[in-house]
Amino acid sequence: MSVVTVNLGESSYDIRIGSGSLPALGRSCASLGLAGRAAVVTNPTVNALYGDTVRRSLADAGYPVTLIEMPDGEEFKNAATLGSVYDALIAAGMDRRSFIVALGGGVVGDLAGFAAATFMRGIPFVQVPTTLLAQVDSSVGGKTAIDHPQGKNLIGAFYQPRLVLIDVDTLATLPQREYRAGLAEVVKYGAAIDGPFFEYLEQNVDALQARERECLMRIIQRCCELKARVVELDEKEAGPREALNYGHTLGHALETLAGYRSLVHGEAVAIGMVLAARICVRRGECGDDDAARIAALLGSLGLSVAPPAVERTRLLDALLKDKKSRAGTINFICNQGIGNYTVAQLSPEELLALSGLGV
Ligand SMILES: NC(=O)c1ccc[n+]([C@@H]2O[C@H](COP(=O)([O-])OP(=O)(O)OC[C@H]3O[C@@H](n4cnc5c(N)ncnc54)[C@H](O)[C@@H]3O)[C@@H](O)[C@H]2O)c1
Ligand SMILES: O=C(O)C(=O)C[C@@H](O)[C@H](O)[C@H](O)COP(=O)(O)O
Ligand SMILES: [Zn+2]
Repeated sequence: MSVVTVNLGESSYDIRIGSGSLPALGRSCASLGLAGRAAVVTNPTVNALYGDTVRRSLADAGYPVTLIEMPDGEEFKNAATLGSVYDALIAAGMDRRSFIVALGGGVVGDLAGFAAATFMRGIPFVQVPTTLLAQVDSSVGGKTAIDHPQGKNLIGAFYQPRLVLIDVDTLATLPQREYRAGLAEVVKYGAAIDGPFFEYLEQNVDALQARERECLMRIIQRCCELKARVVELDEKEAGPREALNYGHTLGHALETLAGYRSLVHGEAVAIGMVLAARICVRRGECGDDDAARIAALLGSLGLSVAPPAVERTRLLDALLKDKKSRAGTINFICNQGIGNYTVAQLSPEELLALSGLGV
């Protein structure tokens, strides 16, 4: 078991990374002083795999437990699902002393976290991430949100969990497509902020593809450390945290235009990173060789980096709604070579012209 602490004063918390650690959840919650009822928010897929273990662990620690299922899929990370989670929390008799456990991938984590941030003006929550993407990224840092038909994560709150409990063994059941999508966010850390980590990934493609436990523990720990340090510097994304949005400006626009269905988040980010690198080459900030390395690593991990055909006017509209857009200008995350992010102020039109995207 290794522990990474996110140091945020009174909102500090631990990320516990281990193998076979799910049964320790109840004891961990008790050691934090969490009291009252526990509501486990999950989806049918994850519930079938890990719901019993989590429920038993919480019950053994003395918590009355309610299980709340939301439908599986990004298209359900929305206001309607959030409403049904509030209904279930009220029906279960949850009060201000109660807490939420988010058991699942980033979709469950983002929505359950936002429910925790807003229910009775905020109750504690614990992240139990079960996808690679959620273990390396979404469970850490306190960005909680739901999507709007017009844009990703447009409604949300910064709200930190009290604990992140990662059991790497849960990755054994993760479908290959979702595993690969998680690797895209892993590559993001290397490409945007940690060049040596990027080299480590290049040198360990086979171990990554084989999901070797030692390699998984290492990448999860490194990503959590990197994210923790960025979030400690800039919890509410006034500056350096924007680096974690590398590949996301165009990625989010593509996800939105696909109706949150055909592209999963990590796949959209992979395409967004390759486009970002291309834009940086055209701006003279990044060498052709570095852009080629990013595309090659993603490709060797099995990610498709070919952008879909999208209508130019719809794309421009989606880009204007990006959260990093101010009065028609976007703070676009570029890289000056691998591991060194920069920020460029670009209009949506410039972005499209430089990326070659839009028909
Ligand atoms: N808050 C943040 O900082 C942050 C960071 C990155 C991404 N996100 C968000 O995360 C979401 C994507 O998360 P995701 O990639 O985890 O997708 P997801 O939550 O949809 O999970 C992917 C699929 O895997 C299934 N699954 C989960 N765990 C499993 C397991 N152990 N075994 C078998 N199946 C399992 C899920 O049921 C789902 O079908 C997006 O909404 C994205 O915007 C948020
Ligand atoms: O934690 C962050 O900060 C990130 O940007 C992580 C991203 O991987 C993640 O997809 C995040 O939800 C995007 O944030 P948003 O503010 O652009 O919605
Ligand atoms: Zn992301």
